[in-house]
Amino acid sequence: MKKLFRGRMSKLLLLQEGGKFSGGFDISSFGDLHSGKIEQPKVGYISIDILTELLEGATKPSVAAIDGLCLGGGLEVSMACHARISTPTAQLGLPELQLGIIPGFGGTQRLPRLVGLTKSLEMMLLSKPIKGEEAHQLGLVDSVVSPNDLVNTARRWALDICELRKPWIKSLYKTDKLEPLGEAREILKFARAQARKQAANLEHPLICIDVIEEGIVSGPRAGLWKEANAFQGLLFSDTCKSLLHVFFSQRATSKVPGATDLGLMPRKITKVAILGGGLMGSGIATAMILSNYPVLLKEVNEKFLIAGIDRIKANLQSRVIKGKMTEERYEKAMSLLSGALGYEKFKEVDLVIEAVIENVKLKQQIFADLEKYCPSHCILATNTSTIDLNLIGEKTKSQDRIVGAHFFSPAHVMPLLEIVRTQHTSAQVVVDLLDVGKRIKKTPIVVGNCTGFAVNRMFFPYTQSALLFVDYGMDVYKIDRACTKFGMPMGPFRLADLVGFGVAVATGMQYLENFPERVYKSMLIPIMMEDKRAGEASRKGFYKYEDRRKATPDPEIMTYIQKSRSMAGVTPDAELMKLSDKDIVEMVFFPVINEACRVLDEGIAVKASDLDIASIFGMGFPPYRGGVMLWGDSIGAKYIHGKLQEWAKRYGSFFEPCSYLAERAAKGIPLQVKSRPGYR
Ligand SMILES: C[C@@H](O)CC(=O)SCCNC(=O)CCNC(=O)[C@H](O)C(C)(C)COP(=O)(O)OP(=O)(O)OC[C@H]1O[C@@H](n2cnc3c(N)ncnc32)[C@H](O)[C@@H]1OP(=O)(O)O
Repeated sequence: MKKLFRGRMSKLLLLQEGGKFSGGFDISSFGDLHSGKIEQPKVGYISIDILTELLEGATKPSVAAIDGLCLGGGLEVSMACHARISTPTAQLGLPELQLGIIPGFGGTQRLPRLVGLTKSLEMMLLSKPIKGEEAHQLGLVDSVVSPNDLVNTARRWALDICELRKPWIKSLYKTDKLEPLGEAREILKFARAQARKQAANLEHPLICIDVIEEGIVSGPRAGLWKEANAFQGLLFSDTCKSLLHVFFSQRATSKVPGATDLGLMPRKITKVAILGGGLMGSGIATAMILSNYPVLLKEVNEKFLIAGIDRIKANLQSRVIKGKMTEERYEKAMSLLSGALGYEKFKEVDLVIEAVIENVKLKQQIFADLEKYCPSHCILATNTSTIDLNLIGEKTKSQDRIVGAHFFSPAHVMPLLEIVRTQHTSAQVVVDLLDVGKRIKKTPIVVGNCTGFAVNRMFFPYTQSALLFVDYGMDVYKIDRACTKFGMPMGPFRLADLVGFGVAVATGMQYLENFPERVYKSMLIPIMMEDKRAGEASRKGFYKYEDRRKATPDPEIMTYIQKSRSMAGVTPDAELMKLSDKDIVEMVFFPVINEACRVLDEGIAVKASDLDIASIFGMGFPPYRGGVMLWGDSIGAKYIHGKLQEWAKRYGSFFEPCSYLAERAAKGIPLQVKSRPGYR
């Protein structure tokens, strides 16, 4: 920076290295701030704040040459330069709100002055980057050139500023892009209303809007000061700590002891076969062809095959209608799909994913056939959600290449992929499937082989505890409302309607068989099924569905609830009627945390943070709470253990705390563990 003031220097260029200008400030340092390892700097004393001020106020012009990613601090420093030159495909954005903070280093003040208030609010509140082309149209960058011309153009631009052929612009003081005050206030009012609607539990979007408004109403320097203070406060918020935990935990799921630490390279998967074109199989096939994998879809007859292909077409067409895909890209994706009624073409495939009905004998026969018709290196994966993989592979000698690839419905949309390894699955197969998971843009977690694996097993108590409390007198809709207010996409009863009562009963049977001591045997769903109430698909479940998917509470369910209560032989507990939403959330989620502890203790999951990611990406647990285990730690093992013990005494062994939780409660140590020895 000293050179900025030396006579010899005429201009300053900011350049990128290796195609990534900047992913922003090093957020791993935030953890050091949270832990106190680094002392919190005073507001305005952060060197980068000073840098942006020095850059913009320098007596020499600075020009940013941008290619690749230009995010967060990278864009903030670029906006403090006197001009920006970009390539057409560069990505420019301020994604800080995804981390529970707001843009710093003047980002909240300069972006509105370069692109206008409306566009800057969209970019910051949605953490949505724009490409170089659009940035040029908006005025965020001054010119767009090819990568080969980038540095020379930036160099010439700086020279032109020096020689007064180009304007010397300090974006902090620009006003031409800002809307008139009255209009700006309306825009900000609308942005606040949207932020409250879309993220009712989050404060930082509203704080971001306040900071932007301060700069518009009181001037950019006042805005800078408000931004610096707000940033520091948010940096130490629980939301920021949770979202940072999620950011790094999501990336850590692909680090699997005993698999990715052996120096194995993923093998190339050139052709994938999917068995079964139903809801899951067609979704998986869609995900694969969207990531340019050629897919062979096998069904048992022409009718089912055509139905499966039509489902894939519908999945892709819906993306075209939403503008997420061009017709041309649709045609290319469909060209990757071929059908089969037999195994003749299976000798060319490298990965098979079986997605047929949950029938053990059928799956066993399929895997015996696959062993016969597929090449010996071919990965034999099953999308089963509950059946033991060792049972599925019982009729084969290929246990080393049998693995679970458990997708979540809809498979081409839901981000999580559970990779289930048995004690026989080879590390190479795990490495291969992790690579496929990354290529199809899934977040993979590697888990051990048990009923329900990790996600379904952790969340089985979500519905179980809710059903128990309804038998003891609680209101179905009050429980659902408390869970959605907590941040879940839907409560346990709306979820049961969506999944369908048939699946709920089948899953319940699996758990009863494997974990009899902790299944609450509610009769409510079976009673409702007798009356053809089977959930959303039958237009009646815990809710009624008169117009399309709108769920409306249905008073008729009281009849079934009373019958269920009398069959359970329980009388309503007056205490439960007085419960607050917080109490309800605890009674529904503490059993989930208890089961997550068991999943961890049995080595089904390698680390607690994997279960946090599984809960968020598999069940929609609110990311700003960090996931079930981090949230549990924010409450404390001792409190959770005490409540579970209290409920176990009143309502039965379903709530009995596990030994892992009891140990942590007794010793006062957190639920999070760094890693555990291998898999079961
Ligand atoms: C005052 C504030 O305004 C200043 C700031 O800038 S706050 C930070 C703002 N920046 C962001 O929020 C960007 C966060 N990163 C991302 O969104 C993505 O990583 C990416 C789009 C930059 C790149 O995505 P991708 O190509 O998919 O690569 P990964 O996400 O897997 O990341 C690769 C490794 O880099 C690590 N990493 C990424 N960004 C940061 C960062 N800002 N600080 C520290 N480390 C970062 C990431 O953890 C990966 O590490 P690994 O060890 O390889 O897993």
